Amino acid sequence: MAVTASPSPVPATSERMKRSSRLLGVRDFANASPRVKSISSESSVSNADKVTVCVRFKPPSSPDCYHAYEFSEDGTTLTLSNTHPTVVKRNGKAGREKEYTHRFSGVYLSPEPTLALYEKQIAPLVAKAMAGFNSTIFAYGQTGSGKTHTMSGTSEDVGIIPLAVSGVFEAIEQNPGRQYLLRVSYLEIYNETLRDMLPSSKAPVNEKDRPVIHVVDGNVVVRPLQEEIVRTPEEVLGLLERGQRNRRVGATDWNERSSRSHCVFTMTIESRDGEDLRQSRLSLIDLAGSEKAASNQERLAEGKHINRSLLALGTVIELLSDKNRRPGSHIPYRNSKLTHLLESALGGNANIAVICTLSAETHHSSETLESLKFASRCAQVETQATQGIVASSEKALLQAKEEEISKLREQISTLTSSRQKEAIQEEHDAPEAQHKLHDELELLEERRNRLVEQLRILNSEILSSHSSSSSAVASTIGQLMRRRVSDFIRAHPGKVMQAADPATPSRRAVSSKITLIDEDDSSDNNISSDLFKAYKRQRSVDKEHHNVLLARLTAAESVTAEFQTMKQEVERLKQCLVAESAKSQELMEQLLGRDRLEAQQNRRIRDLESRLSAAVTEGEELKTKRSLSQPAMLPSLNEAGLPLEPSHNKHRTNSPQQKLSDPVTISDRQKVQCSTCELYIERSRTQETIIQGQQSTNRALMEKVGEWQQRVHDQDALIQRLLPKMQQVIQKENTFEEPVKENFAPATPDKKVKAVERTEPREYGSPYRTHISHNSSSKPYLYNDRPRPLPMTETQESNFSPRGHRRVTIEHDIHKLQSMNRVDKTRSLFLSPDRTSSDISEFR
Ligand SMILES: Nc1ncnc2c1ncn2[C@@H]1O[C@H](COP(=O)(O)OP(=O)(O)OP(=O)(O)O)[C@@H](O)[C@H]1O
Repeated sequence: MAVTASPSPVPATSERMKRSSRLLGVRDFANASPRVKSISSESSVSNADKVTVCVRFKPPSSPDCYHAYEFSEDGTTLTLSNTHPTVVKRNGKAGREKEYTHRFSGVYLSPEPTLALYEKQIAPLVAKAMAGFNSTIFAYGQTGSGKTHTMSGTSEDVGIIPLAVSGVFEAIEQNPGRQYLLRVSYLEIYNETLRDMLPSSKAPVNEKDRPVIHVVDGNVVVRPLQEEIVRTPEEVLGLLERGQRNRRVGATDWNERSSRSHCVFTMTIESRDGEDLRQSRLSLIDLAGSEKAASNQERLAEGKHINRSLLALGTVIELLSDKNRRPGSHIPYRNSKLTHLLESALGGNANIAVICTLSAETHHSSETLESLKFASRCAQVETQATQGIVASSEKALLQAKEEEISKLREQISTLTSSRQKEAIQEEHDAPEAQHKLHDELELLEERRNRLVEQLRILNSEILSSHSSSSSAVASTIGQLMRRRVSDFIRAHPGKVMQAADPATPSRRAVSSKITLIDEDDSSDNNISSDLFKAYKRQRSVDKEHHNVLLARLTAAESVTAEFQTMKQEVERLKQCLVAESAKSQELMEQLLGRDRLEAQQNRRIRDLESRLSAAVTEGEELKTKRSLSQPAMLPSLNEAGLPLEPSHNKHRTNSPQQKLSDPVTISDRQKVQCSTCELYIERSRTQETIIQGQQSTNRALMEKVGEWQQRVHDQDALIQRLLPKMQQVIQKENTFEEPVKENFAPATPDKKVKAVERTEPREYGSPYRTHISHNSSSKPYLYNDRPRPLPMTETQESNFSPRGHRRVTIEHDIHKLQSMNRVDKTRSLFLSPDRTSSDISEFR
């Protein structure tokens, strides 16, 4: 595996650091009492408007490399010279002067030390952090351009992080009136995964224990994350060193010890001066370097993650620097862990400084140009940091925390003192224990003697068959051993006392020790070291206990913080619930209103429908009447008596079920129904008008019919009056004008009487009408029994005889009257509303 844990790159503290630590090393936050007023830098601190951006060149391989750039006298502006490869490639700078000129807060060339950069660019941000404003400082640049060198530094060139730590402690020293609580955390983003760098255990971390980014009240927080309370710069640097040992570095094609992760070192600064409580964060970030494709597969995979996150950072910066951006428009902070982590800072609530590291070598010119562009965009970003004044509820929380801390401290001191007491008691009880031990040893010796005696007897029994010398040896050994133990007790009473552990007054342990001593004479000297070791073990147990208590203290703090957060969350949820219930109430009211409206509309529809059905019935009646009176004028109607229209019929024929299953909304259906009803009513009105018109026409016609009937009646009366005359004429004719007879067939007397007696009013379709019809096959009753005379002209007839002439005239008159009567009857028949089709067909 190419990734290795790096040896500590943290430099030895500079003279400046040493001074700080000497001054502040003994300071204890929790026990410090408030003294004088706030820190001096506080009054001069104000919010920065723009991000502070400076660039720093790594020492080039040759001074000639700088020829590609021109630097302004005041050390703030850098311009690409005519020899820069990009300028050469684009045939000079014409028209692009602005694009090639970059202005920053500072341009640093080697051999300027990091201290110069720190003092001018970074120290103000550290002062702001001390005054309660969040400050974020990060190093950006291509791989191998000197980010880690600038941030962490070396023993010769102290880096930004140690200088900032020094600056923090210096500020604390200068402001004895404030109480400070400093906490340190160290975090790494490696392949888009967060890792806590402070835990000393190297055991692999469970997925659920990995740090995760949360947003609480608009602030980005990482949990779980170890935060160590620090009191001295040495403690901070120790933690920095510990974290950097865990940092992933690996050899790449461009850097022997390339950082493969983004590292975020954060100091949380809480301070109090009476009721004035402040909280801020000072974040120092060493980004991994942007790089080209690496030859090694693992480096390549890391490089992809690094480049992707840097690209996300570039996008965020580009959007933030866009002057035309709408306020509140979306910024994709969550596209990478890095930008998500920096969301609060980049979002505006922090003073930001960017140190852009560059390589002047010609073969890095394009990467350097990209870095310069990124730096220029950063310089356009505006920030509006707010002072982290701790609210009263948080003050109470801090108070509670402090109380808890002091309780835990008390517990620790109680434990420590109890240990001390025990030790004193041990000393006090020593002679007594010694006596007890002595008695015990005596007893043990006796037992041993007995056992040895038994052994000797057994041996003698065995040796009786072997050798007697062995029993002598055994006896000698037993005596020798007894002597040594008692000698030892007499010679080292103190040591035996120490061996008796008061926590476990175990005679057995002591006796086993003594047994061991007894068995080996040479262990006399070792016993003191054994006892010392036991004592050391006890000490280390105590220390561990101490550490456990401290860990519990830290855990209690984080639990309290979490509890507070949860409480706030519950409050927020409660508010949400209230708002939601108000909303639902409003919606219910709206729904009720809609229901009422719908009921009204339904009533209206029912009303319209009843009106419509009335109109339809009326229309039906009218249709029947009209079909009788004027069939030709009738328009094509549907069964409701309304003019046929496809759309109209469609609505009419829809069943209620179909209407309900229609995808249109109820209100739409109601609208359609309303408009249909209105159409029906309109049409009914039109029909009423038409019918009224027809009725008036009918009335006029009826009047005419009456007139004609009167005329027919008059004519009938005239005919009746004329008929006897005509009879008389015919009789006279038959009687006196014999010569005429030959022209006529003789009439039978019955027929004549019949003809004469015909006085009853003539009915439609009576034989009389047959007589006047033009049907030549039927004979007129006058000639019923005689052959029909040849037709004569009027002149012929008048010339024939005067009587004949008279008869012809009378006949002519009658004929004329009859034809007139017929026409009138026809008219009255057609105009009569009571006519029937049989009448008409009979008439025809
Ligand atoms: N200003 C400087 N003065 C002296 N040496 C420097 C300077 N800047 C960089 N170096 C040297 O250049 C080499 C690469 O520097 P460093 O590791 O800091 O680069 P880096 O930008 O952090 O690279 P990576 O992104 O790969 O981690 C180191 O050996 C470092 O000592």
